[in-house]
Amino acid sequence: MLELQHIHKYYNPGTVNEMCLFEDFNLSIKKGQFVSVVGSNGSGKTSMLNIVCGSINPDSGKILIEGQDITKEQEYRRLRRIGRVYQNPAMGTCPNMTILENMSMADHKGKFFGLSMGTNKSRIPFYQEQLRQLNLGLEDKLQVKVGSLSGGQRQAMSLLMSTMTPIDFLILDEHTAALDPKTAELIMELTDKVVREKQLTTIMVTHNLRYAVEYGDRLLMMHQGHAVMDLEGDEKKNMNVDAILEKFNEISIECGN
Ligand SMILES: Nc1ncnc2c1ncn2[C@@H]1O[C@H](COP(=O)(O)OP(=O)(O)OP(=O)(O)O)[C@@H](O)[C@H]1O
Repeated sequence: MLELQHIHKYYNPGTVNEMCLFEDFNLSIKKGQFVSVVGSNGSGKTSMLNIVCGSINPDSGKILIEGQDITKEQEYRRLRRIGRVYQNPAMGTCPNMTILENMSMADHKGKFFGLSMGTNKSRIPFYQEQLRQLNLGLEDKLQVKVGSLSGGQRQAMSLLMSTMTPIDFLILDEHTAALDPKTAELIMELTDKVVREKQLTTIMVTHNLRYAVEYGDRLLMMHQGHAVMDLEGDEKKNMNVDAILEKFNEISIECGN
């Protein structure tokens, strides 16, 4: 269980640009739950992910994993058990390194990197087997630099690399937004497969309402630092894109847009 309890977050406190984003924000996510998060621009989706990952600290409140308080835990420590895939495919991989080197780097996540660290040749068949699941032929291009791959290929690799070592959480921050519709579809199918197979607790932020409806077992809509819709079970299954769009329009009218 991941819990955000009584989170308060101000940006630029004490300045003319002071902005209160979260005021007593609470969220509990059950182990193994796949939560899709939608919401208006600036509603706090990425800030929420950053608070979970430790990229930003809340002003007050607690973050708990299985009851253990991790609020003060440094980001690099937290990321040992969190996999994160960003909107920009360039963020999750190293362009100047080969596919093999990238896979090897992901394989060593959380382990000590000494000067002697190189690719362990005995792991190559394992990397190839992992890459084969992507169906992109990358298993035959181990010596190719990742920078020369397409955005979709890199994003598929980012997903694979972020879930290669045992993790408790997968954080997806608009991870299909920069991809063409066909590639985005492929990455979503792959995401669903990985999440189900590894039973990962997952938070996926997306602006694609269809993905939010079709994937995951809980749907959260954020607006101005609040969850204005939170559906799971049959309520989520019976939800459709039009109904979500209607809720979106309601929110926009309230905002005067
Ligand atoms: N580092 C920061 N400093 C100041 N304000 C910030 C910072 N990060 C985010 N904000 C503000 O907090 C609010 C929420 O931003 P956030 O990026 O969390 O929203 P979002 O829901 O992810 O938006 P989008 O859908 O546009 O990506 C916005 O008004 C944003 O300007």
